[in-house]
Amino acid sequence: MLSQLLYPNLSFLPRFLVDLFTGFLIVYALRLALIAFNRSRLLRNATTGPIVYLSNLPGPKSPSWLWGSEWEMYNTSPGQKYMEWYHTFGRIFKFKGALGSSFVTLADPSAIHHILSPQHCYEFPKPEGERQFFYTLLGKGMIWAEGLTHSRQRKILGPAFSSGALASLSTIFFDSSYKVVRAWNTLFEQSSSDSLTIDVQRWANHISLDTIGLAGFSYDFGTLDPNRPQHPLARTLDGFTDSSGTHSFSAFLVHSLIWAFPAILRIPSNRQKALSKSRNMLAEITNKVWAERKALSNPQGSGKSILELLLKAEKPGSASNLTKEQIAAEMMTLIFAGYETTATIIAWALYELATHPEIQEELRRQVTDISLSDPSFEDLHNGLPLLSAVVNETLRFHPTFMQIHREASKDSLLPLTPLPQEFTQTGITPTTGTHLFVPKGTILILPINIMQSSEDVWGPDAHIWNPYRWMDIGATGKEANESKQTQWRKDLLIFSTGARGCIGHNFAKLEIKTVLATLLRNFAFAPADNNEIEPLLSFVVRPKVKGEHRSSLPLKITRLNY
Ligand code: HEM
Repeated sequence: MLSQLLYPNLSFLPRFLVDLFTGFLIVYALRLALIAFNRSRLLRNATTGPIVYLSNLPGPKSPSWLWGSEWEMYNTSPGQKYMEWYHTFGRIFKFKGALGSSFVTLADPSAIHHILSPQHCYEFPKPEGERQFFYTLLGKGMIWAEGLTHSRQRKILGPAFSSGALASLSTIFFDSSYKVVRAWNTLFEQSSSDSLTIDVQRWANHISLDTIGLAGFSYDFGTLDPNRPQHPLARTLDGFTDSSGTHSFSAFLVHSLIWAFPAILRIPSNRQKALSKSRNMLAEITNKVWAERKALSNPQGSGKSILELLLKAEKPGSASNLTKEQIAAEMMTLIFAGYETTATIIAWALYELATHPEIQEELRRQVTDISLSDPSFEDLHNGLPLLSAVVNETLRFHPTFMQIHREASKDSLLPLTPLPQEFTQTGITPTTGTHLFVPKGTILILPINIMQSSEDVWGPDAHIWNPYRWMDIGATGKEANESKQTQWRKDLLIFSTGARGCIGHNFAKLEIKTVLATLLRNFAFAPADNNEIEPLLSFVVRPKVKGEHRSSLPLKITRLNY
């Protein structure tokens, strides 16, 4: 009856087809009505002023129907386009990706805080493409999981990253640092020169991989032992993430198409091969470590190490009860997440100290004066303000990732920060409105580089690496405690925040501080001759020599004689 009313001229079609089609139409119309109802309820209940809609947002014109702005972004310095668009369009803008995908960039503290807050973080999961990437490489570990599965996994491993647990790891951090000191001393002994040019990025990678292996799983990758051949995992991970190499175009394809077409990871390509090779190797190592640890029926330890917590979680009847597959995924996730991230910050910090010799000297004085022996855990954790400032400033100035991606899992209203008067004078077009409406499915970009280098937040010297911004250098001089005025800025976005923030951030900071303190007590760093360093976007942002394709950081190193 209804079908005859709707389309009377289709009587030649079989009746059941017409009815089927009508059924579809009704379901579709009901769905639209439900969406419209929920949407209007959301907007009506909002205790807000004006609402901004995506259609009102400014943004760059898409240069290509196929790639959107992806190719442009891929071929400029990491994060450069975000900064340009921020200066042109303001703190909230939209742009097109490949195959018509679109992104909304939010350089707005209130919106970011809302998305990452414990109350709302699971309403804004990682986009499907990103989850697919983590699943393919690491399995169903914490970095892939969402909702209850995620919070359960996080609860199991939380104690391994408490300050008590970290205190017991500091000897491992020192051991790795001293292995480098010994290896470099051997290089000096074999050479007649007073100074050597050494690729610091490569050594930082070794420190980071060995440390996470030993601290997390009592497994020695042995990359700091000059007599052992390079560990195949280090080679594979470097090859996989150092995307400027042979995988360059396939890396771009995956990088740009993954949002609209997550299944791209299953199509055979160099990138896909590198991904499976890394995954197989990680799986092989984690299985081996697991089997060895389980064979020791009663491993000695604090009960809070990553390995012990995972062993406990596997026990049948334990509250957490993880499967063997989940445990392997967790181990792979921690190695992957902790390896290159920490290594690049160590490398960038040494680069900045090399190019700021007066700060290097002052920091060396601080870490040497404190005692004849190494700084204690307490010194590293809470003391040594210039060391903390150098690490914080490097994390601010050299963000490891340019952005955090999230997707609205339902229609949402994001609160916006009211713009103070002075911000409107810096050429930024303010987006007027107290809330932004984002429909379900919108991919959101939280731009770490804008948040950490905006002059509006960090002042006119935001583009300069200046660790003293983290300290009170007023009346009490440079050695004083960190300034109260800068407290709020410590919410760097580089580790994200909240229930999904980096679980390893204190681990990373302590490791970086230990390595810097130890190396500065033994060596002096200067830029290598004729080498201009620039950022290279791979999985993280690494240093590279201008004109070269692969990541490296050659620095001139001199031995100190105390
Ligand atoms: C400088 C070093 C590091 C940086 C900049 C960093 C940054 C981040 C960021 C931004 C996230 C959030 C990603 C997102 O939600 O989209 C994250 C998550 C994570 N990080 Fe780190 N990380 C570092 C070191 C480490 C270390 C040393 C470990 C482990 C030992 C680690 C383990 C993890 C894990 C497991 C997650 C997932 C957490 C979750 O989803 O609940 N990270 N990291």
